[in-house]
Amino acid sequence: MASIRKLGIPASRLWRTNQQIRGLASHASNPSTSKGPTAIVFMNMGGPSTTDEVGGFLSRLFADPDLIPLGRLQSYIGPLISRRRTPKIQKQYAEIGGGSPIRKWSEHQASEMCKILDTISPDTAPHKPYVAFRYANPLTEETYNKLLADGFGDGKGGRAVAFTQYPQYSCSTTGSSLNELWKWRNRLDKGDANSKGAIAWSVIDRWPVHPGLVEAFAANIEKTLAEYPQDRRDKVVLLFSAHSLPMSVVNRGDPYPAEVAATVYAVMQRLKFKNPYRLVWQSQVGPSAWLGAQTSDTVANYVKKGQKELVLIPIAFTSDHIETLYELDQEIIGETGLDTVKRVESLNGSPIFIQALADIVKEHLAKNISCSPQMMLRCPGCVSERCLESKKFFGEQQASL
Ligand SMILES: C=CC1=C(C)c2cc3[nH]c(cc4nc(cc5[nH]c(cc1n2)c(C)c5CCC(=O)O)C(CCC(=O)O)=C4C)c(C)c3C=C
Ligand code: FES
Ligand SMILES: [Fe+2]
Repeated sequence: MASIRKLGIPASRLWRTNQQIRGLASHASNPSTSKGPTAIVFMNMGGPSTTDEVGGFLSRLFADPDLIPLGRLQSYIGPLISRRRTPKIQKQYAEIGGGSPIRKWSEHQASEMCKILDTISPDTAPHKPYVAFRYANPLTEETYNKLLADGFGDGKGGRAVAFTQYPQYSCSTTGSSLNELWKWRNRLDKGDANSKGAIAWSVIDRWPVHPGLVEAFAANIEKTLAEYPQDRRDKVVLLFSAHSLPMSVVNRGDPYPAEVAATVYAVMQRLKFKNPYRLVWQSQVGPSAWLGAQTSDTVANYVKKGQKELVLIPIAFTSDHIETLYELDQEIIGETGLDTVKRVESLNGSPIFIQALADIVKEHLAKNISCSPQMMLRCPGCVSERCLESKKFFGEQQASL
């Protein structure tokens, strides 16, 4: 080690070189120039894969102060509400085939994306896919342990990208996932004896108007519009539907509503504004005020007014989940009884989308930044120490990249 120090070569750099020799021999890129391996960690809320996992999923969700702040009573009220909601939500998951497909889709998207990245970004190859969920398996703690077991961090350094799978940033979604990642980094990844050699993290914190994302949405919308007779096609109303936010979160200054609107506008630009459209909000929970208009009311009102050709587009989530398969398909669309009310397929395995994911990561790695400047600005109404500390942490990662 002393001779290494004399040479002025950081241990993390040497580890990378070892990894390159061991891991890249079969890779098409030139191993001697690669900065890899690079871990790409998909961050999302997750969902229960089976109905047995619903209880645990809800209990973690209602215990999350970044999503549902219940103050000092969180550890008491959270479990009560989640236990009460479990049978109802279990029934909904049973109706959509027994569980959420989010794990299957996330693992598929991440591994396919890494294959593309190995080709288009040889400098940072090999790219290793990981999934870290906030409320369901694989949880962030489990994934962090897997990263350590795979040779990242824990004194050995290495680079990982936390890639949020929410295209639009909300402190209740991406913010919560990052606070959780920062928590496990502090608990699990202490570096070497000199506190060096922990994973160097960077964050892809939002991508609401990435051209690849816009193209993937637009292509799916065009596919659904093609199902209508040609002379009716331009009369179809497009309803972009996103998960709503409590007004308390909106008024705190959360960036999500503006970023969802930006996605919608970019998609409409790509579609040349051929159809009338609205952005509407779904899935509100509990008695407080939430951002509207609500998707369910909107569909019912338009149908009542004679507008029976409607296409619903889930715009703030990239794979199927209970809110597309149950709430949109079975409740909202099902209740109209009309085959002229349709839903656009979720991005799921769309090759255009997976290519977009790879392009987003490639662009991020080439910029060599720790996160977007926007991520460092806290909400005007934020009083959370977690936000303060985790943003500081991710901002300071720049030095170790
Ligand atoms: C971008 C998407 C989402 C935002 C923003 C969001 C904010 C948000 N959600 C709750 C409360 C609940 N959400 C629940 C489920 C759920 N939420 C999203 C997405 C967003 N939530 C999804 C995709 C899902 C379903 C997961 C699946 O696998 O299908 C639930 C649990 C279900 C229920 O009990 O009804 C709750 C509760 C709040 C309070 C909030 C903003 C602060
Ligand atoms: S709540 Fe938005 S930064 Fe803390
Ligand atoms: Fe939610």
